[in-house]
Amino acid sequence: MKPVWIKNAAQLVTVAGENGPRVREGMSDLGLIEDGSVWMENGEVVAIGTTSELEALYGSRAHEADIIDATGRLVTPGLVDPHTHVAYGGSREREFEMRLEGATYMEIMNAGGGIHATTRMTRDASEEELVAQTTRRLDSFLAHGVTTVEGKSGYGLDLETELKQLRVMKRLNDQHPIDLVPTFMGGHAVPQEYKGREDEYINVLINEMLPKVAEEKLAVFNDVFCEVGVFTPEQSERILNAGKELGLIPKIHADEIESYGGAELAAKVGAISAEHLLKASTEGVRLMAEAGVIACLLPATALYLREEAAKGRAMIDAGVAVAISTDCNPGSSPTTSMPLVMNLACISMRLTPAEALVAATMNAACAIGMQDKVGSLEAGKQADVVMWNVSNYQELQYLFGVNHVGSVWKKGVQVVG
Ligand SMILES: N=CN[C@@H](CCC(=O)O)C(=O)O
Ligand SMILES: [Zn+2]
Repeated sequence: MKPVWIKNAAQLVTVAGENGPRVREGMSDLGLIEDGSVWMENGEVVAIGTTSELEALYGSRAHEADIIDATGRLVTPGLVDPHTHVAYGGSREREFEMRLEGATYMEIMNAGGGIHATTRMTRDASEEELVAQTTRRLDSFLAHGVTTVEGKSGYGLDLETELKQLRVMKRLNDQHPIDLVPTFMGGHAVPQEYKGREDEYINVLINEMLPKVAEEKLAVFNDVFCEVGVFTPEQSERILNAGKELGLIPKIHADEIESYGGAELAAKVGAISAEHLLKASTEGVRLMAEAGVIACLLPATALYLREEAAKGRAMIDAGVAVAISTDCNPGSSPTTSMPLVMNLACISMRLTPAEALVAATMNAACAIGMQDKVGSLEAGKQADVVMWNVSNYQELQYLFGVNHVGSVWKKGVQVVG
């Protein structure tokens, strides 16, 4: 594989430095280099600096490399999406219309739609069909500058289909350029066949699903939808602790629709991240900051459900490390656009353009335990790089709703542009 030398970038955002969750002012530290240059080789970043610094180091090997002239362009790490439900069957556009006509998200779900509708379509889909549908979504992620994606099961809600979703993600992690990091989410909903027998379902999840998932090493994380009418904080805690005993790291969909003690529970069980948090209490946010739980905020979901976004600004000011994500799923956020999510993080949660970029790179990588490989451009990390058709990071957030991706490299191989 030929080395790649990107040179003359108007701005090179490295996000280099502290290789852990960034908080407060750390969320504004972009490690910015003007007239920047990156040398990548064997899938890794080998050197970063100004173009003249890299000329001095690598000028004599220039003839070996693919040289990319980034004059007038912004170059950043590949974006990381730390929360998706990407491996699902079918679609739910009729529910979109129903919500515009006045139905709420939970009303639709309680009537057998929502997660239950996608569960039926995912159960019905063959593994090959799921691979094909998920591949299209991953291709779209890549086209939007996203090179690492977390993906949850949770549209099976029975052992066979949960395993099918996780195996599809495992296959795609091997086949597709994107790194796909798997999460088990048998705790996404109580399946309809267990209505009124919630604790029986939880027993199946704990005694049959989790052990099998752990035995086959099909997931890194264990997530649960802690919400009024779905799983109580007590049930969620049982599910998360059972996963922990098997080595699965807790994550939690918390305080999305109602304030329900989800942020507090995230701190109590030592979750790596808590998701949504639209209605998180001030005390819950304080406890998350204290326990080092990353807030994974999903402003596209809030917009799509026409809800007020999470209080991202206040969370950063309270010392919480904030990450952002598409929440790509067929109901509340059918998008693969992390650039749009960065725009919305600024517009609806008052993150600064720099904070939104750190939330979509380093902090997102930390939310899925991938910070040793991705999330910043530093020697020894994966050569996951995006060259944008804008000249600075503020412009990237300012020109909103547009895909500014020019080229993308994954592990040093050009995959877009
Ligand atoms: N809120 C729960 N789960 C997903 C939505 C799932 C669906 O509607 O299919 C979310 O994170 O938004
Ligand atoms: Zn989700």
